[in-house]
Amino acid sequence: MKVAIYGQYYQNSTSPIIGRLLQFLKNNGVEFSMEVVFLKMLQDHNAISFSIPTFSSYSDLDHSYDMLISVGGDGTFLRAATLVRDLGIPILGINAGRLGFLATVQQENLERFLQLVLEKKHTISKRTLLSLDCSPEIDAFKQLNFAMNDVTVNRKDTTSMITIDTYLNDEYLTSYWADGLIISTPTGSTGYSLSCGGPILAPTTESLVLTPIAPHNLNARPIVIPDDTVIKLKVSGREENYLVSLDSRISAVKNNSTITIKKTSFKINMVEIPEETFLKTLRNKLLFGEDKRN
Ligand SMILES: NC(=O)c1ccc[n+]([C@@H]2O[C@H](COP(=O)([O-])OP(=O)(O)OC[C@H]3O[C@@H](n4cnc5c(N)ncnc54)[C@H](O)[C@@H]3O)[C@@H](O)[C@H]2O)c1
Ligand SMILES: Nc1ncnc2c1ncn2[C@@H]1O[C@H](COP(=O)(O)OP(=O)(O)OP(=O)(O)O)[C@@H](O)[C@H]1O
Repeated sequence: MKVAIYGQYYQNSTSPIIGRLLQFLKNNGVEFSMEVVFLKMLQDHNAISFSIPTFSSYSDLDHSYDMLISVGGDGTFLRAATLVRDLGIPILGINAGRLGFLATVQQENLERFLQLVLEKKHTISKRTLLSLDCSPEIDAFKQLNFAMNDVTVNRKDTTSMITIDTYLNDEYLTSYWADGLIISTPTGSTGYSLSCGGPILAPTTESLVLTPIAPHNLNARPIVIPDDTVIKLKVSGREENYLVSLDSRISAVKNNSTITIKKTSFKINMVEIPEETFLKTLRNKLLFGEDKRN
């Protein structure tokens, strides 16, 4: 077995997690390499004293890897997906962050869950992604134009709302007058979309959600659409630019550019541990349905 290890941050808690992870991998004869910037951070903090093979980007990864382990929170997991892209390498998240909705392995279960993975007692949850094409092109997203959670458009440098003309498969839906619009995958439905009143979708639902951000129309509601829908947006507003985001990445875009959003041809394979199912995570981390009276 061969795994790639990725993280974005170093904190005091990183050392013990990495120490336990590497010890487990070594004890079980698992080959591993580490993302080069993360390794440098660990070495600078004397958390690692031996040499480890490194990788730095998507082009250094290939099908010889059985898994990528992301050490951090949800933001780190989302970034890990940008390293794996269409390679199909399953991603397992060890939660060193706060919520860790996507990073399902809690530190107290680290060795036990890794053992389950080693024994192939895990399942793979295939996650739909969204791609974005813009005319004219957005430089910041040229190399990497997909999102695992959501694509959003948002107002920029103004308190004034933007108008978002929205077409589904070239048929006019509406013009949202709002702070913005979120186009969410089932994975992203528990992120920003949820905060704006969107529904929770089970991860493998073949749907997308359009959730307006603070629309000034009582009748603009989140809508669930089939995931093979091609979504076209044209944004206008008082300022020259508005913002477009893909998960954690963001860029300014000129008004009246046309944005096309659709499902990508590939999916991200998320490692799911039988004990940490989506429903369990909903209850444990988002306190779904919790009621003091019961
Ligand atoms: N008001 C909001 O809720 C809000 C605002 C902006 C972005 N976001 C979300 O944050 C994501 C980017 O993450 P970041 O780390 O760069 O931002 P961040 O650091 O602001 O973290 C956002 C929070 O959302 C949680 N989160 C992210 N993806 C999730 C998911 N699929 N299910 C449940 N919770 C999730 C994270 O754990 C974190 O607590 C975006 O894709 C968007 O979904 C949420
Ligand atoms: N490798 C790491 N080691 C220790 N702590 C980390 C590591 N990665 C992330 N963290 C902690 O988690 C915080 C958030 O990390 P990240 O951006 O990955 O997640 P997030 O999107 O904010 O979501 P979450 O709410 O799950 O933490 C960091 O600021 C840091 O405190």
